[in-house]
Amino acid sequence: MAASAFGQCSLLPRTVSLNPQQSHRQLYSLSFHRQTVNSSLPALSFTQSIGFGSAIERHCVDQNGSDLFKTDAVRQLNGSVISAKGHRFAIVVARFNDLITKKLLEGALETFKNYSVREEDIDVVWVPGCFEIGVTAQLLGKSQKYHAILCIGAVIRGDTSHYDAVVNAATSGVLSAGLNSGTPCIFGVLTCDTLEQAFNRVGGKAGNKGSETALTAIEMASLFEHHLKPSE
Ligand SMILES: Nc1c(NC[C@H](O)[C@H](O)[C@H](O)CO)[nH]c(=O)[nH]c1=O
Ligand SMILES: CC(=O)[C@@H](O)COP(=O)(O)O
Repeated sequence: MAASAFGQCSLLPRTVSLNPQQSHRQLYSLSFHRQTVNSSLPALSFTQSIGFGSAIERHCVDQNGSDLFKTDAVRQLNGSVISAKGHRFAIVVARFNDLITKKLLEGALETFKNYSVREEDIDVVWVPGCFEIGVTAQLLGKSQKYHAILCIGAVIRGDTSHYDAVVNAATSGVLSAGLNSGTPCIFGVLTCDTLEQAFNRVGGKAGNKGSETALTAIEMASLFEHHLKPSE
């Protein structure tokens, strides 16, 4: 539930008689109340669109992003993960901890292959460590040659605060690269307390995070290409 200065805010179904054109919609009235709400209810978030009339339509999603209802009027933009054929990707990989990063790279390449990305549409760029990923991804993103950049690395905690410095640099570097270049830059950097945690994430108990982030790259490439590309 969204909290407000007035207490809890909730959407309550309003009993209205719908005409046939409205039958696919539900109207909600907005009410504020202070009493404790049943915590077993799904939390709602909503966006509000005000049309030409005075009616306010609300599109509700639960905590997991699932639709509680859909209306024909709300445009939903999704990236497709059916096939990535024709999309070009760069993978920036840190050599530091390469026992781990090579396996992340393998996972990513396997996923790209499974989703029909052609080998000639993938460039792999090696950098010394995670600290160097951001600047490299930004340059690749700005080149406009790729639909998405996948950033792969592994930071494993040592004795000093060096870990935090490298993690922060990698995280903000990848974020800035995406924001500054307009090309989706995907965060495939493991941040682990132990080598065991890292091995579990490159094909062990916790799957292969390289494969997972490749799928994110495919989805974002499709979303940008089909829906969000700036008009020329
Ligand atoms: N400790 C880790 C590093 N450190 C190296 C830095 O990323 C960087 O290459 C160096 O400071 C020169 O600028 N890199 C990782 O990828 N993982 C680590 O655990
Ligand atoms: C990123 C790290 O924590 C590691 O490579 C550095 O180890 P240390 O903190 O022991 O110098």
